[in-house]
Amino acid sequence: MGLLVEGRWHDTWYDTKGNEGKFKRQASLFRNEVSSNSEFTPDSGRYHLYVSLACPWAHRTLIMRELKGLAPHISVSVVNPKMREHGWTFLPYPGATGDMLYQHQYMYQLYQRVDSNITSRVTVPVLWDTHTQQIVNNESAEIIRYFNSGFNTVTGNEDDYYPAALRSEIDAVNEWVYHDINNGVYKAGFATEQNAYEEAVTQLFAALDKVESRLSNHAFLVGDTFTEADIRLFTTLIRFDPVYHGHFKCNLKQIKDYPATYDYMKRIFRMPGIAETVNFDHIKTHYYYSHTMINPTGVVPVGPSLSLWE
Ligand SMILES: N[C@@H](CCC(=O)N[C@@H](CS)C(=O)NCC(=O)O)C(=O)O
Repeated sequence: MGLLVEGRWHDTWYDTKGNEGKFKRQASLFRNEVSSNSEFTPDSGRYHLYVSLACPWAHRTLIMRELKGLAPHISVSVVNPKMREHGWTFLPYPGATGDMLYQHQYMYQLYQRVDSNITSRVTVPVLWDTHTQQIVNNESAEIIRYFNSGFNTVTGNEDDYYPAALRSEIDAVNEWVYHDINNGVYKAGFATEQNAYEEAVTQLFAALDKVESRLSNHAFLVGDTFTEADIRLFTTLIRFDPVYHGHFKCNLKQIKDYPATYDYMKRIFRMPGIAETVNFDHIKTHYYYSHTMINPTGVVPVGPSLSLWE
């Protein structure tokens, strides 16, 4: 785990000192839009997606790519789930692809390629433009919006996971789901002081209770329509029992203790194209092996049983 400072890689853990032991996520640096009015116009074969199958943020983009029929138009490189002193790497690992475009060894070399003096964390997902050879966007919340509607002229797929009529409700749900659940598990797991951890866990389970009561009355988060809000929640839920419950100490309950939420998670998992985007080996190996500050031995637990998915 590390970051680039003025173009040079430094192997350092997140700094929580001076912030009462709280983890604070940094804003993503590359925020360009893909649209016919932008420098980055929609096109088949022009863009490439760099992901980790372990990462819940990258997972959103893989799901949207599947649902919108973008797989033939946007190719993908998958990093090695083991992330230590060099950050994300392209070293061989089952299910990883290597860097399909440049054969880099390390993900940070891709960021250096854009700017040899860059100061940035080196995160996935990255949407890469092969024409201008630069990062278009590395913020998953934005990438999924461009995948949702920016490429309709290329794919002919008009399915809409952010429909105009539901936008304000989707935005409202995304807001608390992001702070209390998606990022909430990280706030609990990366906290370095007791109070910071307890605050995050309390907020997290209050939000999961809220999800459970919503899903007891409706099929999806925003009424009965499957939207991006569900995609964004799903990628955290699917990692919860295998990783966040143990590794991030989010252990008041498991998702399987929430009947409506558990049923909802399984329903989404079984939608066409979704199961293929879930790789439990990458998920468990990444978190337990990479976060040596939380799990110094790097030993990956055998359980829980995932027989449910077979
Ligand atoms: N805001 C970003 C966050 C992406 C992110 O934090 N990805 C993690 C993997 S789950 C990462 O690459 N972390 C490496 C680091 O922080 O150095 C997004 O949603 O796209």
